[in-house]
Amino acid sequence: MSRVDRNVSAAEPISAQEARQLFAGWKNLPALVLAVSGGPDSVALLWLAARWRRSLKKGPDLLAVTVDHGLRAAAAHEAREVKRLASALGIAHRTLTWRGTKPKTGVPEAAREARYELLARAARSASAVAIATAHTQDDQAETILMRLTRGSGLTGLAGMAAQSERHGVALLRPLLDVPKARLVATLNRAKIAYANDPTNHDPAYTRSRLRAMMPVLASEGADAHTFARLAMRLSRADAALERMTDGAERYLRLRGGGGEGFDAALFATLTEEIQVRLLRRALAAHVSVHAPELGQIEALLRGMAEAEREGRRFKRSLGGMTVGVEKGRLVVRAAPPRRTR
Ligand SMILES: Nc1ncnc2c1ncn2[C@@H]1O[C@H](COP(=O)(O)OP(=O)(O)OP(=O)(O)O)[C@@H](O)[C@H]1O
Repeated sequence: MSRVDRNVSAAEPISAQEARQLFAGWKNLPALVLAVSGGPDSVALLWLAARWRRSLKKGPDLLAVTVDHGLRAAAAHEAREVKRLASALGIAHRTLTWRGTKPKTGVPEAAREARYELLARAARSASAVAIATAHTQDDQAETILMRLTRGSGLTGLAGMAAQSERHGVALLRPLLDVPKARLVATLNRAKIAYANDPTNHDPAYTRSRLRAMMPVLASEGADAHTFARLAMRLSRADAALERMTDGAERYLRLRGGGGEGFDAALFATLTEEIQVRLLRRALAAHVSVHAPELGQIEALLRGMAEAEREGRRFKRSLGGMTVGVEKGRLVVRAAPPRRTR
């Protein structure tokens, strides 16, 4: 996907020409869901996408979807405002409600998970193969900062991808290189109103606290653009390592003989980073709920090396899986169901 020209002043509205570049990959899609919360970024996405679509004879059917998480009283009103704007712009709109039980802690994570599931369901029922969100360069910077504070590895520090997949539907982030200020400028120029979510500034949330630190970091040179550049470089390195992992997988299959799992002695000759990635892949092929954390995979590998040094058998369970060395082979398989009395 093409990038927005960075020489344009930070608060310049997005031109029709730039939007054509940003949405170029959408032209041949049959239908597309736009995830619109009612905040400035996604309202700008809606407005820009509608202007772009009007300029084409043929293009995707656009469906704007707003998820009401049932967490704020103002959300229903905001969803109605998005519907009103979408209808004025000639775009179909649906509001979906999160009806599941709300957890006591980790509400933002649970809301996000529910939101993506609802968006994917809306996409499938509209025969859309993709969902577009309005994540900006500022969101990318906050995500990386958040992952830094958690000690993420290279894959996490590579930030959000412009294209990925959720629940079997493509997830597109066309505005990932666009500063939020330019989206706000776009709406101001077009005289389009938008909602302000007060939870964005609520210090009870980690993301809000980190967001408040951004101006200080920017004054030291670590602005959103710097974070985006870091993300680009790390995602390049990550892609290279993934390619090497493909090679290592082929090598283990060719040299390590057939059968279940990998030859444990050959596996031990690989670099730790590649071992981590191979194990992550093997686990991801089975783990249905949450992918194991990097630290858990690292601990598993340490345990395996220790068992090997001490000549012990090795078997551990992780996320409903067992990882063990059996007859010289490293095997990952689903843990047997727990016996109930
Ligand atoms: N209630 C919503 N309804 C529809 N789309 C939404 C909603 N909330 C967020 N989105 C979409 O997701 C994008 C990111 O929003 P936000 O930064 O608030 O998400 P988040 O909770 O931080 O999680 P993540 O960034 O992982 O999606 C928005 O630009 C918008 O496209």
